[in-house]
Amino acid sequence: MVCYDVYKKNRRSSKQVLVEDGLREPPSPKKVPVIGHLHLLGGYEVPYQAFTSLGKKYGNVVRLQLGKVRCVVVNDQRNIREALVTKGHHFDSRPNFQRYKELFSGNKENSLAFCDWSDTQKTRRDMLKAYTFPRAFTNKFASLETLISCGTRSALAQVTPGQVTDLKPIILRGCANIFLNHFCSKNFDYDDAKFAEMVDDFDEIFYEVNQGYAADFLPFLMPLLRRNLDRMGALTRRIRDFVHDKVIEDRYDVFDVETEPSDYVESLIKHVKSGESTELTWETALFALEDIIGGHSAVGNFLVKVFGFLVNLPHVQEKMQEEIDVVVGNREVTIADRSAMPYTEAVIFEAIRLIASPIVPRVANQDSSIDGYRIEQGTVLFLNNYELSMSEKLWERPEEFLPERFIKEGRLVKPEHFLPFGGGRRSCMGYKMVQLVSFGILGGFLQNYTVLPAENESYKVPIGSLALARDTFKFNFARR
Ligand code: HEM
Repeated sequence: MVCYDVYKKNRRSSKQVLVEDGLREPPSPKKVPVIGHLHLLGGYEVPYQAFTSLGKKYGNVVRLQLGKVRCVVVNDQRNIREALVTKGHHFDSRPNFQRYKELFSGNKENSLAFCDWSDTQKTRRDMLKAYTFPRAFTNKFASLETLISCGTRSALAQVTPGQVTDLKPIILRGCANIFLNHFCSKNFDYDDAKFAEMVDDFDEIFYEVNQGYAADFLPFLMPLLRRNLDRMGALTRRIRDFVHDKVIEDRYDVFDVETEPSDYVESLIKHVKSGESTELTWETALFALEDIIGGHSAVGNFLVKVFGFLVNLPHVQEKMQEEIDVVVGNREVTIADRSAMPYTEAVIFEAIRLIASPIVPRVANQDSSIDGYRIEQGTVLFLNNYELSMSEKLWERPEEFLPERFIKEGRLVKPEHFLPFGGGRRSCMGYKMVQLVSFGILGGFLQNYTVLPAENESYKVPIGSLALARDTFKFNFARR
């Protein structure tokens, strides 16, 4: 009987895999009309948990039809690496969701994160590297170190100890000034109304791009998002006005192409004015600039979530403070202290792990395969890094906040299966900024304050996305 069952199973799977080129078809659950498999993603705290369940049932590569969109879910570190790295050049496009198009003036190619791979994207990434990955002991690194210390100092000055503090606007404005100084040599007062409005606008857009909507897969639902999208359109236009009036001003006209650029704005201007490449127009360059300024929302939202974890973890705060006291003492924490403060660094990794923000979906730009399964050109790939961050097979007590898991023999260690920033040619351009800015701000806050709960506030940190709602956690800060 057992033998017959095995025989039946093998026959079924060999029938399923027979295709001309020897590649197997990925297994797929039964689908329903119109929505396909969309219903299978409901009922989970994070949609990526559904991918883990599907993986357990059907295997590491599962084909799904989500409304009109052909998709594949990829589970397991080896297969995810195959998609990101070994065959990264087969899977370097992004989905063609109508929403992305509308958020970027009718053309998703204007976006750094949602465009397909192209020479323009390569140019944009190459130009950015010097600013987002400044090397230690260079002038850019030294200047960023000063900016992060200044930004942290001004954020700290906004906190009144013993009073309930709405931290999000404080942190967001602090991060925005660090970014605007670093990339554009601009600084704004915390109370500058136009600056505050720009920060809020970016935050609202950040929240929006981090949402998943059924309309991405069922375009006939788009009218339901119309009001929302019109609002986003208005916000992006207002940001563009801010960038023109307050950030660029007359710099495009006055910049002399014979001189060395002093910041990212001038690098872009030089590139466009000198005609180094025809593919990057000034219009495209402005979108790239806005995208990168908008990176401050990612760091700011992330940091508020870190405080949301820490407020319930007094022992973690104590360990961070102990480390700060031993390594830094009474002087200011700076990003140069990172190498001597693995615990604080590990807190940042642990928060990133638990938040489990997904890898931005990829799209196959050609027929290809993963783990011997056929992937057709145009298929959207969901790379399940939630599983890589939360699997019991990969982590001990994965649900718990345990920064120590990232420390071996007193040094910070990043396990190979930890891929919160994706990988390959479309990997995150901002991860170093995340690590540096978060370290500086967290270090500065914990050096000066202990984070305490505000009355009647509950602190369940939402996972599966970096974004937090606008009105979010309030805290009490007690002076140390
Ligand atoms: C904790 C915060 C952040 C997390 C978890 C995160 C994570 C990610 C992930 C998973 C991707 C997709 C990678 C892939 O497809 O392989 C990505 C792309 C990207 N990230 Fe981040 N990111 C963060 C913050 C930032 C910041 C602060 C910036 C800007 C300074 C930034 C800029 C970008 C850009 C430009 C891309 C698109 C790259 C491309 O498609 O070529 N990110 N990020």
